[in-house]
Order: sequence, then structure tokens, then C-alpha cells
Amino acid sequence: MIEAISLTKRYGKTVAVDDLSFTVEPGRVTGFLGPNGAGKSTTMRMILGLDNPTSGQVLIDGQPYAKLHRPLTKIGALLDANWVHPNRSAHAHLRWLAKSNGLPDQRVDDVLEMVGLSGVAKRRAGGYSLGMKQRLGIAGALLGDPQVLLFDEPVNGLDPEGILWIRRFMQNLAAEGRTVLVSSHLLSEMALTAQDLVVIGRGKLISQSTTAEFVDRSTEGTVLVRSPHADKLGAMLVDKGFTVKADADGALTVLGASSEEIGEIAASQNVVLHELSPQRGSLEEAFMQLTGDAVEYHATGTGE
Ligand SMILES: Nc1ncnc2c1ncn2[C@@H]1O[C@H](COP(=O)(O)OP(=O)(O)OP(=O)(O)O)[C@@H](O)[C@H]1O
Repeated sequence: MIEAISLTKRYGKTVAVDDLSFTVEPGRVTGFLGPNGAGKSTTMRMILGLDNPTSGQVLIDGQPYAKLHRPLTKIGALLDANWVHPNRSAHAHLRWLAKSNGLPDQRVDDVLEMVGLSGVAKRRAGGYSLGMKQRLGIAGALLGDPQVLLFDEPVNGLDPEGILWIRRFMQNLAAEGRTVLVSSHLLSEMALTAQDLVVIGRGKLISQSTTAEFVDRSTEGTVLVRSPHADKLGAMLVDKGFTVKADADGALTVLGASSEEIGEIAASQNVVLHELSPQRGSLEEAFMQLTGDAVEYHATGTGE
């Protein structure tokens, strides 16, 4: 578990993180979201003891980072996939990391196997693809078999197969009971990966909830209806005070009514339905809705 308690970080006049409190629970993947400059990287650095808070604190399973005995066995992180000497092989890089943290050599082979790099472990890392470098970074994070894991933008620049692999890998780590915090700009990917979300803007907490709650709270649900009598049904729904939009393909999008209400109204007039499906808002919509005021620089016009 990770607990941020009134965490604040100032750089001169800039307040990068502002009285931020949240918890990240074990057994779940938690997405860490916020517009550019929101303070995500600064927060992650403070969790890892790479930066000191101006005030407040972060606890990892009840302890601040500085008090952790053999920290790599408690918390592992992927911050920058390029953090490996290009002339070193994956095996040599991990052996060096293991040695400097008093971890057994056997663990190097274990984590290389876990991330699927055993076959290329002796090749120099400079020749690795981005996906392979990300896997190597993840192997490094897992070296000490920690219960808490942080991943900063782990899927940036990866192809769909690489993204899927990382998604499943993170979900498996959470299913083993670990605490997994992951930041990403790819919201549609986060919607598929994370069960919980911590959303920040301008250094402050905007929302902490499950992903489903976050989307439901900040977007209006609609219901998609198809009927051979769409005109008649549309008129009936408007009569009842609902907002109805006729789509180009003849379907109706209804705002303000539940699918139960629409089904009952249709049945009362013997209107046949071919489809009645509630539509969920997207994480993108929810994110834009809630973080709109917290963006550092808004795009204006064409950006020229
Ligand atoms: N070392 C530093 N010195 C001065 N200002 C800093 C420093 N690090 C971060 N900041 C400022 O703190 C704020 C938060 O930055 P941070 O990098 O934590 O945001 P972020 O959410 O990770 O952004 P992004 O999504 O763009 O990576 C920004 O205004 C940034 O300019």
C-alpha cells in the first residue's frame, strides 16, 4: 500500500505538488492521471525517495522510503526505460543491480524469464527495441520481488502487442496481491488496465475512485435505441421530456432516460425494439470534463 499524506513540493515559486493525499491499495492496478505538468513525476520521485517533500510524507507499507530496509525488496520502479548503459547486456545490467542490492544472481535469470528476455539477455541493450527496453526496466523493478510497484508511462511508444503485454503483466502483478501504480497519457489504455484512478491537476487531488465511478460521475450516460418505428418512438420519448438525437443510420441516442424507462414506454405502445443499449461515457470525456481547468497551457486556435 502507498499512502501520500498532505504531500507538498515547491520548486522556488512553483508549487509542483500541493497538499496531496491519496492511497493506493494492494491487489489492484491504480492509474495515476493528470494533464502535463500536473505533478505526477514529482509525486513518483517523492514516493521513491528521489526527491524530498517540502512538507507532508509518503508511506510505503507504513514506512517512509528512507526507513526501508533493502528498498528494492519493498518497492520497484520503472521510471525511464533508457536508464541502461547501451554497451551492457540485459543480463549484465541486472546482475550489477542485483549485486549492488545484495540480491542473489538466480533472481536475474528469474526476472529475465518473467519478462520474456531470456533469449536476448546476453545481447547489448543499445540494440534493443523500445519494447525490449521497457521489459528490461520492468525486470529491474521486479528484481527484489517487491510488493509495491511504480510504472511511469510504461506503454509510451509501444506497438499494440507490447501494450497488451504490459497491460496483462501489470494486471497479473496486482492479482498476486501487489500494489501497482501506473501513470499514462493513454487514457483508453488506462480505462482497460486500471481498476482505480488517482487523478491530479496543478498538484492537487481531483479525484480518487474506481475507474467506473470516475467515468460515471463525470459523463452523462446515453441509451442507444434501434427500432423499425424510430420516428414514432422518438416522438413519444420527446413527449416524455427526454432529449433524443436521431443518428444518420436511423438509430436514436436518448439522453436522460434509463433503458428500463425506454423499454417500458416502447412496450406501452407496442413499438418493436431491435436494440436497447446503455452507452457509457469514455475515460477521455471524463478526464477532459474534470481536468479542464487544471491544464497548464490550453491550445488556442490552430497552434500555428
Ligand atoms: N526540478 C524542477 N525544478 C523546477 N520546477 C520543476 C521541477 N520538476 C518539476 N517542476 C515543475 O513542477 C510541475 C510539475 O511537474 P511534473 O513533471 O511533476 O508533472 P507531470 O504531471 O509529471 O507532467 P508530465 O505529464 O508533463 O510529465 C511543473 O510545473 C514543472 O515545471
